[in-house]
Amino acid sequence: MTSLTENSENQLAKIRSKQAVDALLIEAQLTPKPGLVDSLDTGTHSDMNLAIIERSARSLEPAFSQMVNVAHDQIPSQNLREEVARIGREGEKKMFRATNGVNTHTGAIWAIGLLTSASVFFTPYKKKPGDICRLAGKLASYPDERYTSNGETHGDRVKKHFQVSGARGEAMNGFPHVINIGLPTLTTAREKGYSENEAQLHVLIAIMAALDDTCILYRGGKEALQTIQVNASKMMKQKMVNHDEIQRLNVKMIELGVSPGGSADLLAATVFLDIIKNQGG
Ligand SMILES: CC(C)(COP(=O)(O)OP(=O)(O)OC[C@H]1O[C@@H](n2cnc3c(N)ncnc32)[C@H](O[C@H]2O[C@H](COP(=O)(O)OP(=O)(O)OP(=O)(O)O)[C@@H](O)[C@H]2O)[C@@H]1O)[C@@H](O)C(=O)NCCC(=O)NCCS
Ligand SMILES: Nc1ncnc2[nH]cnc12
Repeated sequence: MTSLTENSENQLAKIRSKQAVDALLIEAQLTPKPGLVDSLDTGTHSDMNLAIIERSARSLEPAFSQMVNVAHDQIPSQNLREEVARIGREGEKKMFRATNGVNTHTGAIWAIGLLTSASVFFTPYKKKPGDICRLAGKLASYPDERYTSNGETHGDRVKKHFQVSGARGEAMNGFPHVINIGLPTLTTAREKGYSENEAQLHVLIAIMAALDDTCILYRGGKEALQTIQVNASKMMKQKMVNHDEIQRLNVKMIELGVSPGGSADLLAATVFLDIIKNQGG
């Protein structure tokens, strides 16, 4: 027989993992996005479409659910870091099975996975987005010696060459682009009366203007990253994100062969924390 506590833990795992998948689906379906897959086109990507990304997102629900179960009422520790890394790697395998080998969500499994676990850690106070990000950063800061892959990642190569901190640094520093850019941009856009779609587009463009996205650096180098950041910054200076300009940036990104995969993940992370804040669980 399952106890009352077990029942409420299972319930929390169900709620939180659904919220995580919902955040990934909201990011994927947001349209129009420059360089990324959306409901109008596949941006720079020739190997994926919206249906593949949606399948990938849904395949991750069990991994997020396990990340809640192992972390519930725990505090960040080396043991927990290794447990979460094991579940994350299993999640990556499931993602690759769901997409026939296309990398849709490696970065998102990392960011949303850490945030999922951190959102259920034990604390004597009710957690706010800033607390969740700080706790996730603490967990990310433990070394992942047991499950780390041997090969050099694209991120590793880019980080060495361009001296940027990448997905790992973003997490270890407590997700500064989510806390200082994503969430405040979402709040301001809502206060100005923009629709949810427009507000989320503002978040994506604001993150793109500031993030050293290793996906862009790997494919296009520093020049491409600067071009994207300058274009995105110009858009943010206007009253409203303009769809024609997004389409022009989409064309430019296709020409350059680059896509802001890291910014997409951090938009999903922003949406995830906003859902937790509004729906609880
Ligand atoms: C810590 C890891 C994320 C590994 O990170 P690392 O930087 O070493 O390696 P990459 O494999 O390059 O992955 C980084 C992914 O993170 C996203 N990203 C990029 N820049 C940033 C940034 N500044 N801040 C935050 N996040 C960032 C991005 O993910 C998205 O893009 C992916 C698609 O990339 P793309 O280049 O199009 O596709 P590829 O097939 O790889 O290359 P091409 O040949 O097509 O060019 C997609 O996945 C998006 O999500 C980067 O790709 C992590 O993997 C790790 O160590 N995990 C271990 C498991 C673990 O510990 N889990 C515990 C927590 S759950
Ligand atoms: N919408 C999207 N298009 C392409 N790559 C992505 N990685 C995460 N979300 C993505």
